[in-house]
Amino acid sequence: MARQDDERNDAKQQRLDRTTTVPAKPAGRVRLKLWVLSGADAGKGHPLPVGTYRLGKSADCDIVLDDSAVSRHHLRLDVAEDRVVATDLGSYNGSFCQGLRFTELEVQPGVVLTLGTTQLKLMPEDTRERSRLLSSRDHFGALVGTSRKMREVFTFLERMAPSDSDVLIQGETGTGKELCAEGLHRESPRAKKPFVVVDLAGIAPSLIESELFGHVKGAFTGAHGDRAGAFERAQGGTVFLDEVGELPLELQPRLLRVLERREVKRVGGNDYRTLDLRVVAATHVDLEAAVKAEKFRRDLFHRLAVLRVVLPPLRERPEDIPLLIDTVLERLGKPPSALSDQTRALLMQYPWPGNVRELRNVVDRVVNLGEESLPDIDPGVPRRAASRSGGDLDLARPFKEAKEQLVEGFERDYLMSLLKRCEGRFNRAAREAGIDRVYLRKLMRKHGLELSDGKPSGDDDAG
Ligand SMILES: Nc1ncnc2c1ncn2[C@@H]1O[C@H](COP(=O)(O)OP(=O)(O)OP(=O)(O)O)[C@@H](O)[C@H]1O
Repeated sequence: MARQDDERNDAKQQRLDRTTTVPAKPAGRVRLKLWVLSGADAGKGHPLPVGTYRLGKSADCDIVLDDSAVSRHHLRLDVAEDRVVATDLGSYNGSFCQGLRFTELEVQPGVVLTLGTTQLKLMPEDTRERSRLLSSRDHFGALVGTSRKMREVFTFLERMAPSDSDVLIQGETGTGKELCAEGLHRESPRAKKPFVVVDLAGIAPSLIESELFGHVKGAFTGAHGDRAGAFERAQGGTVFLDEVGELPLELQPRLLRVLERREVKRVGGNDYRTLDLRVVAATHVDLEAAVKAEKFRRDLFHRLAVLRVVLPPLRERPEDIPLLIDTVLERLGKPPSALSDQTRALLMQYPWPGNVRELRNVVDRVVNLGEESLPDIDPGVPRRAASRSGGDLDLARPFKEAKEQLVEGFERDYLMSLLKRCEGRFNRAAREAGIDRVYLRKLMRKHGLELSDGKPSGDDDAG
């Protein structure tokens, strides 16, 4: 973030400095560790015996953070027997706790600090102590999970839900980003106000501006009347911007303005309208890489990434699969016995490249079509994908259902064969199939399919 952003934040900082007294519980004699949750050093843990620690980019810091948005000497941690105090060392981009910028703060275990794009969490070193800080819930909104990774996510979400901070949710396709956003809304004081979803990957780029910001009559051909955009429609509530990485570069400053000033101007209009809302954005692409590739503005990324939740892929938490299966069965109105133990055991072994969405689709298919439709346990391509469009068809089902089943099978078979033929190259696949990229992406997401490089939107083959 540039120095001018920092200066712009000064007024806000002064306001927050007066108000940011995060209530502290004494840390007691628990031995603490500082965990790096995101950024280049993600996964590193630094033990913190009593003492003073300097954090920053400079090699002479006690804890060196490899993050260009972190200052050379960014933060000091004073660890005493019964308390930990964090002091910002006059950093460019500031130090944040739960979305609020601070200069000095008593930090309680479990709290997440954000320096630049790096998130840090202070945790007791003893896992028994640590588990006390984990949420005991096995769900947050409609998201379910019992794994440590998901309970850590739930802990974070529980803390963030009541606040007004904007949130960025990252995770592969099908990991539950939309459910997470909805949960944040439902558990916030904004719950009774609108929750407006904008899927930026599902809207033609030419329509995104009007969809988000609205337009006035005559702003462009076809603008027959005034129309409020998503931000205005969400007044008082929450806007969920799905696939925010798809926002065209030229519209990104307008989103930044909405986030920073809470005001919006309709396309073709003159007046700014004041907004009262929370913005939750999600992406399945690596936005930091998009920033480096100059496809996403750095200032917007930093603004969005102040509070980040990363939803882990299902292959990293197979212990969640039994509960997820039961949840899907319940939503289908089926008892847990609808799936045999043998099938459940097979489902535990599959790598789930399409994550929970794919699991849901597979459970749905197996319940309706039998075990023939189980995926191949061999990592990669489902086993009988190519056989479902004809032979397995259940003609005893009502006509509409049987037809949907046939079409779904055809779509999946077609996509698998298309992507194989095009070696997973998205643009070429859209061209060869003669369908729009937006529609192709929608179809792929519906069937829980990812390209081999994980980038269904990549400009892979301009030639
Ligand atoms: N933890 C979970 N518990 C229960 N259901 C889940 C969970 N995660 C995902 N799902 C289910 O998986 C499906 C996909 O979820 P969702 O649309 O929230 O994923 P997503 O990460 O937003 O995907 P995409 O990036 O493709 O938009 C939904 O049907 C949702 O109900």
